[in-house]
Amino acid sequence: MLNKQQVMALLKSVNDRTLNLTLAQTNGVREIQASKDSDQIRLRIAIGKLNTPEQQEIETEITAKFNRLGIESVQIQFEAFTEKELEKLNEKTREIPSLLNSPNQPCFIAVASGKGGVGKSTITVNIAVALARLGKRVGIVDADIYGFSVPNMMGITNRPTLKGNKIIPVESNGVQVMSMGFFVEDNEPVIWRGPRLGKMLRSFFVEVEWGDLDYLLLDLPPGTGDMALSVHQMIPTSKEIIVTTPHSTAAFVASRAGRMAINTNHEIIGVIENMSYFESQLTGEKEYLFGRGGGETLAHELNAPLIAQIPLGQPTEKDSSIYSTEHSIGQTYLEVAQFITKHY
Ligand SMILES: Nc1ncnc2c1ncn2[C@@H]1O[C@H](COP(=O)(O)OP(=O)(O)OP(=O)(O)O)[C@@H](O)[C@H]1O
Repeated sequence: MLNKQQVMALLKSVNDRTLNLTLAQTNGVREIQASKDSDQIRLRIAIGKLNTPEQQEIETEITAKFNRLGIESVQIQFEAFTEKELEKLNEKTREIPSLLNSPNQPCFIAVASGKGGVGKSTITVNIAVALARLGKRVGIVDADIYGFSVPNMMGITNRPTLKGNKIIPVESNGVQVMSMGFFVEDNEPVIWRGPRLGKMLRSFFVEVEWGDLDYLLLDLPPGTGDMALSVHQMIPTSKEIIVTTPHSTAAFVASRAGRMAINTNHEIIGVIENMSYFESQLTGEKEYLFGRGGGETLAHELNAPLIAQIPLGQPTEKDSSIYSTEHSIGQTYLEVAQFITKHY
């Protein structure tokens, strides 16, 4: 059974179509009754206008989210915001800038890990490319501010251009990319902290001309630092993929990143276990070099699905981090992308 935080995480990104704001932005979730020992959920939700086709759509969307997790009985009592509340919400709509408040907001997916080097950036770029291969409009914000590697992984050598006072992201493999690395000379280390990082992140949304996107992936720095916190605060609707290796220590550390998402009411799409095993080309035998079970344990702990177990293996093309569709790992990334498009 889900706890209230997990229920909230599922509800946050639901769009109140009567106001064109998410329930996170409207604060419309008034009451959650989720009993521990029954598969039943009761909700009281305020929306902009009652008894409309939009209300029906909201109900269908919410019910489907819970049904998918095996919760069949979802009772929703809708109520209308007061005139005063509506006035405030309209003001809010005017205040929040650009992509973060566009009615056609993309699905924001932050990719997080507990520690560095587990393949978080590799996974971010390959999921993005796989989504683009499925015909989706995709962007990446490389928010791994101290260890930005996305431009390099995607073979990007050029820089963003300006159109008026807007920055045009760089396109590679069908994906729009924006990275801190574009603004740093000669691979110099970044020494920014707290509020300045937040400002930088905000400018990635406000000053960049993203066009229409279906998905925007964010490559977070490892751990639970300032940047991860900024992303959670700035994008209340963002969902999360947690990356780990099969090693129990990596999974243990990754669970902190997962719990941070849960504590800040962010839905966890699932866990990806990377470097799961090495498969011999000759015998087909699998060697579990980094142990076994980390991804499964973590998924269980976070009450989220284990979306994929990716083996060790290099992309076919030299110096590239992107797996082709002919590569078995490239196929796995397509399956991950299909999972995402099916559910989000
Ligand atoms: N499945 C895999 N098989 C082989 N090598 C891999 C695999 N996944 C990632 N790698 C390699 O592991 C290294 C680390 O990957 P990556 O930079 O994506 O990790 P990261 O978690 O983003 O690290 P950091 O957060 O420190 O930037 C890279 O050299 C990458 O090519």
